[in-house]
Amino acid sequence: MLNLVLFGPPGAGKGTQSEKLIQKYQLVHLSTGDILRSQIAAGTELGLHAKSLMDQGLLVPDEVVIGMIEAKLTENQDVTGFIFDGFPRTVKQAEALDTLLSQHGTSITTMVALVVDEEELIRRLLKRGETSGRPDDKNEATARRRVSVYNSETMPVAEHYEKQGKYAAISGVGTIEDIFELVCQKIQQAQHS
Ligand SMILES: Nc1ncnc2c1ncn2[C@@H]1O[C@H](COP(=O)(O)OP(=O)(O)OP(=O)(O)O)[C@@H](O)[C@H]1O
Ligand SMILES: Nc1ncnc2c1ncn2[C@@H]1O[C@H](COP(=O)(O)O)[C@@H](O)[C@H]1O
Repeated sequence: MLNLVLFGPPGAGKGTQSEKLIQKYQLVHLSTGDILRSQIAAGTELGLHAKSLMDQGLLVPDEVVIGMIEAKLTENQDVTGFIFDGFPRTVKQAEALDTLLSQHGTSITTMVALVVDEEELIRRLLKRGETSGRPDDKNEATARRRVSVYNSETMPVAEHYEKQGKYAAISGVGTIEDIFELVCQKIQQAQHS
């Protein structure tokens, strides 16, 4: 199996690169942000609870997103692999993911981080907000809070996988095609190590 964590701050291009990676490697895309937004659209209790946190640019509690990923892993047996996008976002989520994958007889192959400077992230998020309809893309203060939450709560996840020898970083600035090539190179290196 190929289990990829696509890592990086909000607006780094994880969703954009995921679309291309899914096609190339036939992976199941697990984006916790997308799953939460579908829960909001469906008007579920989980969605209602998550919405106010998401709109403020804050993280949803670990147990909520871990439960969602656990259900998706169980639903998707016998697949070629997963691409985790926007998860794990805390060390507790990373530890839970490692445990869940090991219960399914597999593990993370590699984490590829997209590195983008804050001003470029803010530009991208506000531009996306012109059409995305996402409340968390709508204003600069929320966009900056999301980047700040990433720096304080999510960055330590990189160290978690670095300790396992499963971390690679590339620049997320450039053309989508060039970045895709770099991500694929990192995946190939991990598969042959
Ligand atoms: N290499 C790139 N150069 C310029 N813009 C890009 C690039 N890659 C993606 N974008 C644009 O930046 C915005 C954010 O990209 P994307 O939605 O893929 O990021 P993300 O990391 O999934 O963000 P989030 O975690 O907030 O959902 C989108 O509008 C996308 O079209
Ligand atoms: N893994 C997550 N942990 C906590 N909160 C999460 C997680 N994934 C998504 N969220 C919430 O959803 C928004 C949007 O996420 P995107 O990945 O940027 O689509 C995020 O700000 C959290 O509130």
